[in-house]
Amino acid sequence: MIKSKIVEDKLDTLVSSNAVPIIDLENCGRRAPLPGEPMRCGYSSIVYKQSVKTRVGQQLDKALSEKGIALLVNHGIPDEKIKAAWEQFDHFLDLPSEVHDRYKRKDGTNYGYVSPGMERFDGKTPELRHTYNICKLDDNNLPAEAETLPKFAKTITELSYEFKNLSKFILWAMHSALEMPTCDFVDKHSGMLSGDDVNMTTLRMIYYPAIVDDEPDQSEGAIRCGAHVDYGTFTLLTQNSEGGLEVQLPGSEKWERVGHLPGAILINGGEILSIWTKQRYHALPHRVIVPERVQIRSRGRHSIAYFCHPDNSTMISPGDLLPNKTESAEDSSDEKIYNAYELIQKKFSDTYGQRSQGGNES
Ligand SMILES: O=C(O)CCC(=O)C(=O)O
Ligand SMILES: [Fe+2]
Repeated sequence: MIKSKIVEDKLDTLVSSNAVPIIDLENCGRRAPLPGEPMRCGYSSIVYKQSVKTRVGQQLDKALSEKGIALLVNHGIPDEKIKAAWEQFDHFLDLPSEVHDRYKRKDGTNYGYVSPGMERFDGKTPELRHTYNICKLDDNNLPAEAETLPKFAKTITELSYEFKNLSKFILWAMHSALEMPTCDFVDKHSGMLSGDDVNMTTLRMIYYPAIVDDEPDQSEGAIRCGAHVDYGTFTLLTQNSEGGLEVQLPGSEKWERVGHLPGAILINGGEILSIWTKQRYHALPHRVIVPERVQIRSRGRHSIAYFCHPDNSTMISPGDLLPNKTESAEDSSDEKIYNAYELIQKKFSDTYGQRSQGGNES
């Protein structure tokens, strides 16, 4: 009896059917620098084992070119730091709406609080989620409510550094897989979290409220997060439960449930990486739907996305990251080349429209 109930409750997902490649990062293969070891492209403080970097690079290359997605395990970000950040975001959301308004995202910038409905990936359907974007690790960008949120800034800053370091490792691993001769690719991301005026990298705290079926506007036609591809180089995503995340794998239009592997971080490629590699790496379409199952949709869901972007001034020329780039540069000579900032601003105007103009929702 009990057994059949469990089987019935089990969701069929990409994770449960082993369709998402799993990559073991071995805590990023960190090792102590050897005495007198030279500076490495500005990242002297962290040194990775070449063997781990090479293996991870090859696995990422296969995963992002064939599936557009992978699960990272042993990534080295402590679970407690992730949970502490969700807790702090809950405290923020519990504060009165006047406080939320003080920190609202304004057009022309990307940091701050985004309330349900401000962001619409399809341009019309409001999204049932609260998010908070962090683009720069200084106090002016983070809520400083000494009385009510004393630990928010410190907790989120610490976690952001963890994601930034993990991203540097991934950039190094990709760099080694794509056999790039110089460290330009990694250096082109050196402004991560120094502010969206130099680099659009963002750590986004996300909370999807529980869906209560008999409340108006809650489930009919609503979406937790509309279908889209991410804009940057890649995205790292952690979630606390299965809660409606779906993807379209390369070559398929079918939406498939991702599922949940506790403790793992998902990586998916973004549009800039896809242009840069002439679509060798896919920008993965994804969305978060209101789950069909009452048990799942009636609980809230937390996630955190770290959007890794190149510096705004980086020219993104198609195929530039491919090993045989001379050939690809020739056949793309008539394509207009944009810098990372121009590519992203176009996306933002599609997603936010005029709704957040001056910080006011319409
Ligand atoms: O919360 C999630 O699972 C996905 C969020 C997402 O795709 C985004 O904010 O771009
Ligand atoms: Fe996304």
